Formats: sequence, C-alpha cells, structure tokens
Amino acid sequence: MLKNPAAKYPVAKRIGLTDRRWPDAVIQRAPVWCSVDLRDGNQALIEPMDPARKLRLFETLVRIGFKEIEVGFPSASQADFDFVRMLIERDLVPDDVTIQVLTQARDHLIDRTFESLAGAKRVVVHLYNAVAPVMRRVVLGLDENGVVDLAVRHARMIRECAQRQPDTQWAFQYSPEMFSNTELAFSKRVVDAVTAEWRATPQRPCIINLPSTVECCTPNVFADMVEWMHRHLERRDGIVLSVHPHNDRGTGTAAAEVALMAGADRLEGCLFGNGERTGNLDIVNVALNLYTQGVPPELDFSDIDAIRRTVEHCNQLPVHPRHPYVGDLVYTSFSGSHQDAIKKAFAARRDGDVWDMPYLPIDPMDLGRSYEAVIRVNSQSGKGGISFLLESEYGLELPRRLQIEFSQAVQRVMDTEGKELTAADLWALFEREYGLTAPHIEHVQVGERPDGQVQVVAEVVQGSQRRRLEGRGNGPIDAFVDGLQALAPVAVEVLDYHQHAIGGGAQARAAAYLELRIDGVTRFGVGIDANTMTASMKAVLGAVLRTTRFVPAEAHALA
Ligand SMILES: CC(=O)SCCNC(=O)CCNC(=O)[C@H](O)C(C)(C)COP(=O)(O)OP(=O)(O)OC[C@H]1O[C@@H](n2cnc3c(N)ncnc32)[C@H](O)[C@@H]1OP(=O)(O)O
Ligand SMILES: CC(C)C(=O)C(=O)O
Ligand SMILES: [Mg+2]
Repeated sequence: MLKNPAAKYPVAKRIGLTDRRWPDAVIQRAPVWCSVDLRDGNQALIEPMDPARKLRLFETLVRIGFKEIEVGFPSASQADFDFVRMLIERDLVPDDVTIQVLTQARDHLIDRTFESLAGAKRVVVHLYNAVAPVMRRVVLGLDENGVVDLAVRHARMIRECAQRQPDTQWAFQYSPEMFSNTELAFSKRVVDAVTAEWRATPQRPCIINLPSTVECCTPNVFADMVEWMHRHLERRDGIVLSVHPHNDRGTGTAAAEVALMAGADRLEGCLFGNGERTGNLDIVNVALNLYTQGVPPELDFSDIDAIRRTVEHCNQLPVHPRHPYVGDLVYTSFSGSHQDAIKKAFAARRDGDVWDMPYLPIDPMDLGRSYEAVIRVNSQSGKGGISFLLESEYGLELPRRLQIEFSQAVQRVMDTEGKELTAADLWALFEREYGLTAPHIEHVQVGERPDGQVQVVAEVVQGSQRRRLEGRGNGPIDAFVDGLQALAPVAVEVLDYHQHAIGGGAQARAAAYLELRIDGVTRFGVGIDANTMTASMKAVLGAVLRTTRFVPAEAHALA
C-alpha cells in the first residue's frame, strides 16, 4: 500500500452546500420502493436466474408489497426478452404493480425493448447513459454536448415509441449513470434536457434516478449532492426523485437514508443487498430501519426466513449469518453481560410496552423468528444466559444463588470442552448435577401424630434398591430430614426455599429449589414432581446425595 494514497486516489470532494437542510430532516414515511433484483441483482450473478427462478423471485417481490419492479434488460438477452414477454402474455403482473425495464441509449436496443413490451398494461421504460468524465472520455468518446445530445435523442426516441403504443400506460425514467462521480452542474444539465424532452409535469411526472453506480464518497457528501439536485433541478414538481445506491464503501444503507432526508422520493435496491460487486442498496435493511423507528415500511417481511430462502435459492448466493435483520446470528447473544440484560428485560417486559430491549433492535417475532436463538451459551456466557435457556426451554425459574452455583458447573464443562452448549446439553448437565433422574421417592404418606408433630413415611428407590424412610418433625420437610438421618447421617439445615409450577393443567409439575446447609456446606437441591411435597423431598434428598452416600442397605432393610 502507498504511504501517500493521495498520489493515486483523489482527495475526498466537498459539495460546498453551506445551507444544507438534510441534517435536520426526519424520515416520516416510506419512500416509493423499486426492486431491481431481477435486473441489477441478476446481472451480478455468477449464473443469471433461469425463468423459473426469475418468476419465483418476481412473485415473492409482489407478495412483499413492491409496486415497482425492474424485471430485466430485455434488449440484452433472449432470456430477459422472453421473461418480459411471459409476464405480459400470461398476465402475471397484478393491477397495482408496474414493471420496469432498462435500456442503454442506443437505437437498436430501444427498438428491441419496445418490441418486448407489446401489449403491456403499465411500464416504466428506464433509459441510462454514462455521464461521468471518465466515461465521457474513455467509453463514449463524447464531450459534454455530445453526451447531452445522446441522452436527449434517445429520450425522444422513447417518447415517440411510446406514442405508437397508446394502449400501454407509460412512464419514463432516466439515470445519469455514475452520477456520484459526475460534476453536479453537468448532471443537472443532462437531466434538465431529458425532463424537457419528456415534458415532465406534475400530472405526467417522470422518474429521475441518481445512481451511485460506484459508491465513492461519504454518505454526507452524497446527501449534499442529492439535496443540491433536489433544489436545483428544473421541473422538480414533475419529477419523482429516485436514488440507486451501490455499496462499495459499505455505506449504501446510510447513503440511502440521508438521500431520503435530502429530498429523494424513491429508492432502488435489492433484497439483502445483492447486486454488482458489493451489492445494491439492501432494501430490507432500510425498510426495517424505518420500521424500528415507528415508520410503516409498506413492505411485509413478517416471514423473513422464507424470503431469505427464496432469495438464496434464486441468486444461488448465501446470506451472511451477520446480515442485518436476517442473518442466522443477528438475534443471538453469546456474551454473559448481554444475556443477563436481555433476560432481565424480558422478565420486566409487560404487554403493550414499547420495545426497549437491550441488544435486540427489533422483536425477532415481528419477522417470524423465535426467541430460541436469542441466547446461546459458550465460554463467554454467564448465569443469565444459562438460566434463560433453562427457563425458556424447560420452564425452570432458578433462584439467583442456584443460578450462580449451576453456572460454575457449566463453566467447568466449558473450560474442558470449549464448545457451545445447547439448551438440551444444559438440561442434561442440570439433571446430572442435581440428581434429577435418580433416586426417586414413592408412596409418600404425611400424617399428624397425637403429639402434634408431623410424620412422614416414604420409600426411596435407588436403582433396584428400595429403602424405607420414616421421620417426624415440625413440618413435612423437617420430618423428611429426620427420616433421612437413618439413611445418610448428616446434619441438614434448610436455609431457603423456592417453588413454582412448570406448565399448567393436568400436566403441571412442581419444581422445588431448597438451599441447605449439609454438614456445614451450603448446597442446593432440586426436585421436580407432580406433587409439591414430593418435589421438596426430592430436592432435600438430591442435595444430601450430592455430598454423601446412603449407609449400606443391609443396615436398614425395608420393613
Ligand atoms: C451500471 C449498470 O448496471 S448499467 C447496466 C449494465 N448491464 C448490462 O450491461 C447487462 C446487459 N448488457 C448486455 O448484455 C450488453 O452489454 C448489451 C447487449 C447491452 C450491449 O452489448 P454490445 O453491443 O456487445 O456492447 P458492449 O456490452 O461491449 O458495450 C459496450 C458498448 O456500449 C456503449 N455504451 C456503454 N454504455 C453506454 C450507454 N450508457 N449509452 C450508450 N452506449 C453505451 C459503449 O460505448 C460501447 O460501444 P462501442 O461498442 O461502440 O465501443
Ligand atoms: C442503470 C443504473 C441505474 C445502474 O444500475 C447504476 O448506475 O448502478
Ligand atoms: Mg446499479
């Protein structure tokens, strides 16, 4: 790399718009959206879409709610020509949707374009030619007058072709290609000449589309350029001002948003940002940015994964796992402090609250995603994430000190295995750690003795062994602890007790969490059972068996 890049790359330009208004603007409504997936997106694919894929994507775009869809460059290839014919001949374009087709400013291409459009109901014919200095010099070999003449002659040709097909409702669009690399005064000159040729009026507006064909400046400079055009173009009230950002600097979304603030009415882009090189503007990104600021985007992404699958199938390109709003990992927190905040915010959330969720800019449910992937546990995670998964997947509401205790057990596993632990892994570890599978307690009888004390009789089943337990005390847990002495002679003191139901109705079970001091060591026991009392006894038994074993069975054979 160069020590002085300015020797090779020109220093960033400034527009000098000292009274710019866009920084204070707020986007209050959705722009007119135009999908260019089937043209700009398609022309950038390793293998352009076959007709079946094109049609599938077209139908998806319609379902999402696009009213303007650029369906191809019909003069470029037989495939694009045939696709346009198919849409028209099979009447596949809904009444509220307008198809758009692109053509270069070249006579034979315009003729072929109109040939493809015979019988169409509504069409935007999109004309472009390059206007940037490098393109004038190197590609077209024309001076400024020559480029204006090229644009106007072909704009006229389009108007005349359209007049010969009066049954179609025509609209015209012009793009000064490489607008972002062009002197503003020259862009204005070409555009004014084209809108004059098309006689643009508020009643018959045309679309002027300003492309950052190659994104080459910071978004604020692009915004200045758009605002300058917005304020200086002739016949502005007869123009729908559109922008077509690409993403070469990775700021396509920002450029589009500031362009809307600067006066643009319409955005062209592709789903998930497919398109030439680094892609076109990602329409989903901008639409959902609006949504998360309370503006209805007028596009429906309520099953975003189905849309992504279709787009991946049609483009034969994957969507990155970190892609905004849609990637596999974008609603997932691995790190402990994020998980802790998310868990607490979910617990504090009430129906009707505004969305104010740390680390989650949108409710995944709104896009048809679940909360399942919101928290995933690895070595960066803490108690919050672990207990969130046990609660959301298994209904366990662990008390805080148990969360701390269990997270240490999880961390020990993490330290040796270093892999992600799923909710099922955590559950298996929890069952093992707290002895939830064995032993069982059966035939529990709780009664009151003549002296007012409570008596508990139960059977403890461990593998093939059955052990009788009998004890008395001030309450059932006290009596159970007393009975346990004969099986496992340890000092047990109950420090704290939590309990809740898991599930509801006939299937409901109780979870009991007891914090005990056993021979001076503080430990938790966990019990789950259909019966509340049995759940508590299981919790005591589980905690005792975490510290000691039963005395041999022979000494206390079942009565
Ligand atoms: C920024 C964009 O996305 S613009 C859209 C770009 N999309 C595409 O190019 C995809 C479809 N394109 C194609 O299939 C072909 O390029 C075609 C059919 C349009 C033209 O094919 P060809 O006639 O073989 O020309 P080729 O592709 O080599 O294009 C270069 C010619 O077009 C001319 N040209 C390039 N841009 C323009 C323009 N905007 N207006 C007029 N002429 C142009 C060039 O000067 C060159 O002319 P020359 O042959 O006299 O030197
Ligand atoms: C045809 C034009 C609008 C284009 O795709 C671009 O300049 O990027
Ligand atoms: Mg483009």
